[in-house]
Amino acid sequence: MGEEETLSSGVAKLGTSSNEEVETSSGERMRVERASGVGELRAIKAWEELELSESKKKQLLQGVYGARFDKPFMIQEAAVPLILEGFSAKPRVCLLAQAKSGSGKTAAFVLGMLHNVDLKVAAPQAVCVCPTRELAQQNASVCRDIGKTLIETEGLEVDVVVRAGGGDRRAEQRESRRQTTAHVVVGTPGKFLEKIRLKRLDVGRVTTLVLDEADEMDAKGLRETTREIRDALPRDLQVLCFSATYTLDGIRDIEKSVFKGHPCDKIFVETKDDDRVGPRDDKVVTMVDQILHVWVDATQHPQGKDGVVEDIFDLLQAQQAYIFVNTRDQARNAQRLLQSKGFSTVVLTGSGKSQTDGMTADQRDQAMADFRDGKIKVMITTNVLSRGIDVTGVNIVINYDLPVDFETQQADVETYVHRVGRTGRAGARGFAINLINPRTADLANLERIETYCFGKQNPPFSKILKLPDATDVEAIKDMAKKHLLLKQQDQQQQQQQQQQQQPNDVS
Ligand SMILES: Nc1ncnc2c1ncn2[C@@H]1O[C@H](COP(=O)(O)OP(=O)(O)OP(=O)(O)O)[C@@H](O)[C@H]1O
Repeated sequence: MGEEETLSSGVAKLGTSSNEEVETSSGERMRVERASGVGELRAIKAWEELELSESKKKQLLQGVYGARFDKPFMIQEAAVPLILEGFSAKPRVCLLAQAKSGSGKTAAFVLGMLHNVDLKVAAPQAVCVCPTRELAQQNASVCRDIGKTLIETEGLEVDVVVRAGGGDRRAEQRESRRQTTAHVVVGTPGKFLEKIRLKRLDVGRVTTLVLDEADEMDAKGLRETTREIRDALPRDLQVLCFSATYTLDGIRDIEKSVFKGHPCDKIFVETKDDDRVGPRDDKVVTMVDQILHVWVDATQHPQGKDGVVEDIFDLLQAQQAYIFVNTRDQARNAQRLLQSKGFSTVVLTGSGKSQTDGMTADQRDQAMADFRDGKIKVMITTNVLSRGIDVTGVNIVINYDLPVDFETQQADVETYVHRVGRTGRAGARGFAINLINPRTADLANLERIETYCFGKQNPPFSKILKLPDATDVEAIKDMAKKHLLLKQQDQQQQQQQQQQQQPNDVS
């Protein structure tokens, strides 16, 4: 597709075949596979180009502009038109979309859900299932932001179904028994299923199901619950699956068990550096390219990993940072140690079966609020916050432990992609530091991560840079500062461009 065609036609015509590869002006590429038998493929360059229904057009446009989304991001350009068109097709067309972390997938499916619901029908019609309570709350908040005018003027209702706060059993039962009638319902799988079983969530009118972090929702642990929810919903359903990572087996599985034979469109967005768009070997992985990845041999530091973290703590709290560990105990230990040195951190881990095993819902909410407000700059967490969470001030991620599959102890490459994707969001720059113990399987795991994320490199680790020495604190700080300084230059450049454009706009 030529640039001229995009500019002259206004609406970019991506192609009419069932499998198109598209390169955009930003250098990213997108492969779109259309469901067979459907029409021309369209991508929008401005929100006004969306074919929104007259009854919601004004309110939804106010919603996106109110959220300060001046133009659609790339995944939104392609995904939103496909969702709108697929919803009105017969049978409904599902969508499986893959785009890098922080690229705006949430607004794409939120716009779809808000457009799809009929506000005259007082029953749940769009259901969004997310792997964690924090992500469900965040997605509900995006629904309320973009749906602000619809809420205020048309009576749109958005509800969240997650475990009750307070941690007591009565509150939990009250939450389960509460009747949910909102048009859009966002929540976690366990709570959804419980409400469906208790008939406190009438799913008979549901027409849209979103699986955010769809590969995780269909993975061991959540798969059975996800399928039970899907099976409880009406057959003619538009299912929208979004994630930065999939395996090819996972995609096949979703097509069979979640789309259940419905036609489906697929979008794969990759980064500038990749030599192929779409699945690589058995995985579909896409990596944010504004993140600088480094590793340091922590055994060289007399106090090991703790010593490295302690030495660079001022760098971490210069803006905001995550420290990822692999277990709840490690999270608590790391916090204890850092607090004993006078550093302020917050911990967020999963909830256990009892109150002593893990954090209560209230504690988790408080921890998340403190971090979002910027009151506390450093969050120590497990994989519970590895996916989807969007906190704009974060620009450093530390993998205190590399993510591993607990059964095989091999690198969990998808989780690496999601963890580091908590930074470098919406085009910003990020810095990821991996603390390595070369006497363990860490080096082999790092190589696996590198190979999957960046393709085969020679020599290895050329994309995940080795820092000179764990005791050379200044080298770490310098590298981070230089890289993150570029972020400010990017912003200044953008501001200058906007200022240059303004006089023309006025004229
Ligand atoms: N069109 C837009 N213009 C400006 N900012 C946007 C736009 N769309 C989304 N954003 C912002 O980009 C950031 C990342 O978006 P979002 O959280 O949807 O990413 P994501 O692709 O879902 O990431 P993840 O894979 O981590 O879940 C958010 O802060 C969001 O507000």
